[in-house]
Amino acid sequence: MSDHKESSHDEGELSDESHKRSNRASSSEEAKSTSSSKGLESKMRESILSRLSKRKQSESDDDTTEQRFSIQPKDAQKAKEERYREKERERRKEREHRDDRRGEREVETRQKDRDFKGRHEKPGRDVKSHEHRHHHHRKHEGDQHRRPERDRSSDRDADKHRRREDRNKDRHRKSRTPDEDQLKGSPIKKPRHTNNQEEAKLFDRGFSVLDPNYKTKEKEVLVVEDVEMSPIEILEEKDEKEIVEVIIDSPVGPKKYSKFESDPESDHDEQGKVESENDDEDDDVVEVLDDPLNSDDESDDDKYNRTPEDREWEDMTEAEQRLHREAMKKRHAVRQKALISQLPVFYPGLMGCRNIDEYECVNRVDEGTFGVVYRGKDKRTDEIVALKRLKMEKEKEGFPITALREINMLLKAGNHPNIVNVKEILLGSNMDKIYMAMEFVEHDMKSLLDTMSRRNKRFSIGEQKTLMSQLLSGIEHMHKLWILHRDLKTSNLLMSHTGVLKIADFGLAREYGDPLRKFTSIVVTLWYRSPELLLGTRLYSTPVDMWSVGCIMAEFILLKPLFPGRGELEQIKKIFMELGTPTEAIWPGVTELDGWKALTFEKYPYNQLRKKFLAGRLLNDTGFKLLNGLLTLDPKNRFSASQALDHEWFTFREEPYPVPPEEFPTFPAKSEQNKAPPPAAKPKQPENRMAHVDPETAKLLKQFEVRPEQVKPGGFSLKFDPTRF
Ligand SMILES: Nc1ncnc2c1ncn2[C@@H]1O[C@H](COP(=O)(O)OP(=O)(O)OP(=O)(O)O)[C@@H](O)[C@H]1O
Repeated sequence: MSDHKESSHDEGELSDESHKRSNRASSSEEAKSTSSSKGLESKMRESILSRLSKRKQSESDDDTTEQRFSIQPKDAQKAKEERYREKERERRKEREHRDDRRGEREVETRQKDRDFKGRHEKPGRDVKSHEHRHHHHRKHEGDQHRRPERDRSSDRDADKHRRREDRNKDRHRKSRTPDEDQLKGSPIKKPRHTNNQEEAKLFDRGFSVLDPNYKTKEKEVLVVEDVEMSPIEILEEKDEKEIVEVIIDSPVGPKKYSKFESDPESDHDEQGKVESENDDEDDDVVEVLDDPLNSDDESDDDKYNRTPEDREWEDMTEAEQRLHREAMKKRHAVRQKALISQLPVFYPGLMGCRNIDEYECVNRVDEGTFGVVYRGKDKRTDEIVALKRLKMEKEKEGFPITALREINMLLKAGNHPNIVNVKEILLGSNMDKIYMAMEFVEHDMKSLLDTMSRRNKRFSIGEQKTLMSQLLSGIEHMHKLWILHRDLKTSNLLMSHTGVLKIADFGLAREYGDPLRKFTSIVVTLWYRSPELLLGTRLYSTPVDMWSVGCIMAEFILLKPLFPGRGELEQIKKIFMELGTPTEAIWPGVTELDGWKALTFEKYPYNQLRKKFLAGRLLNDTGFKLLNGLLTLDPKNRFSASQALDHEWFTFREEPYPVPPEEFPTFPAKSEQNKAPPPAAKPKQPENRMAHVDPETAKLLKQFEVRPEQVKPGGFSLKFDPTRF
């Protein structure tokens, strides 16, 4: 810094002096010329000199700053360089003197360090452990400014000794030709050049984070081209990358993707842990370990690739500083390449997913439009899960959007007790299949309703209330998260052995917003599709789900679909037949819908549904009001999930009250077998057989103590109806 000030000052003075000199010269010339004869020659000289003098003056007035910091005349530059070299020589002498006294102690320290290194390095792990140590080393570089002065001075001492050794080696190297140096990767010698302004910029920065392992290279002189990137920036960049490298160096490889994997990598982790602990305990030991100057097989490249200590950095010319920066950049790039080449091929978004091999397939549950569902067992925990294989073959252009949506929506909404919970996403063995592991729920509502219907059983009103309140609370949660399910139907509702209903299959789910965006109207399975969708609206929202909920409520009661249309036209007709053909008064805006304009509908009387449910005593008046609120033609007037949940049908003002889920009857689950047993496969009930045997035969059989099933056709025939068994 003082150098810089001095030189600036000198240069300033120099320019002033030259200016004065030129002024003096011009005035003396002027005097001469007036006193002498007025010859042509002297006149010309006079005018030339006066013009030169004027120009010099104006240059000195306008460009003072530029002169002060611009490239200096050769002599000044040489003088400065000479001063620098002189200083260097003095410093060197001083160092040598001190180093001699410390040499012996340093040799001892180095020996100890080598012993330590030998103890801690495992054969075959050299590259990784070096990287690991290097990481810590860089970490310490970053932390160095916080370290106590005592530590830094001991670093400096060790460093001085290294430099002394290095100088000896330099002496041997003197006889080498420049070509040899280049072959060894040493920098090409270029004319020395300094730029004081840039130097000033650099000196203003703090260099407290620089590596103490730098060895000065008095012999090399380089050109500074870019002073904007300081060594600090380079170090910061390195630090960031190295942290990433350590993360990548985790137990994730081409074969195993499990975070639970126990493989040889864990051994590596242990090693890292030991080193890291050591680092915490003793920073110095690690730094010495990492110091290649202590190694016998030190190469020239290594020497050039040191980060200089802050003090040394200040002493360096800009050219040397630039050399260091470049060397560090190169070293960093080479190391990056080497590390990258060691990495397994992986797909970033899927990295960290476990492999499907972690599960054992128990049985296939079902196959839907978008995937096959299996019952699987986690090999580690024995936990039973549902594994849905997302169909990839249907998607020609990458990952299926439906699968992505399903994963996203379920991850977003799946933390509700009435929405199926996704546990994890798994990869197939060849990474070409994606599985979703979900909590296993024993029944799907559709199969359950079919079974009940076959057995002529019904859900009680209390059970219906419980089912509906569970369904509505899952939907309320979903809608609050701005998610539309768009495929609510009984086969997408699951029920556990403990009577908990769960909404599944988010394959068509979408996030909606305010204002609404146009979506396709071809959503929701036909029987559960709302009239506005059937009439072609593309601006729809949560009421489409609420219509499906109305259809599901009716199905819970009827045990069969309410509107089982065979096509879109039949579907809308069925709805209008039950609820009445809408008018602008009932449903404002209906006549604007494309479907309405394209078709002509018969005028059906308003709401026949009441008759069906009330007259059939399937629902009481309160219950019907809820159903009616859900199956309202005008989507704007349709109940929302929250409105429905607040409905008096669910309150404890009227009996029967909702049944606690755990009191629900249990059913054999189809999903726990390969297929649900057909009705004909029911166990035979011999005691019933007597009922179909005529009284005479029965008496006879009783006398002979023979049961009807023991009687074989032949001797005599028994009259009974085989279709009942
Ligand atoms: N978590 C689960 N636990 C148990 N069984 C499940 C689970 N998820 C789905 N299933 C079963 O798999 C069937 C198909 O699942 P899902 O509806 O998610 O697939 P899909 O291909 O989207 O079907 P869809 O054709 O209805 O759209 C369900 O009807 C149900 O029987």
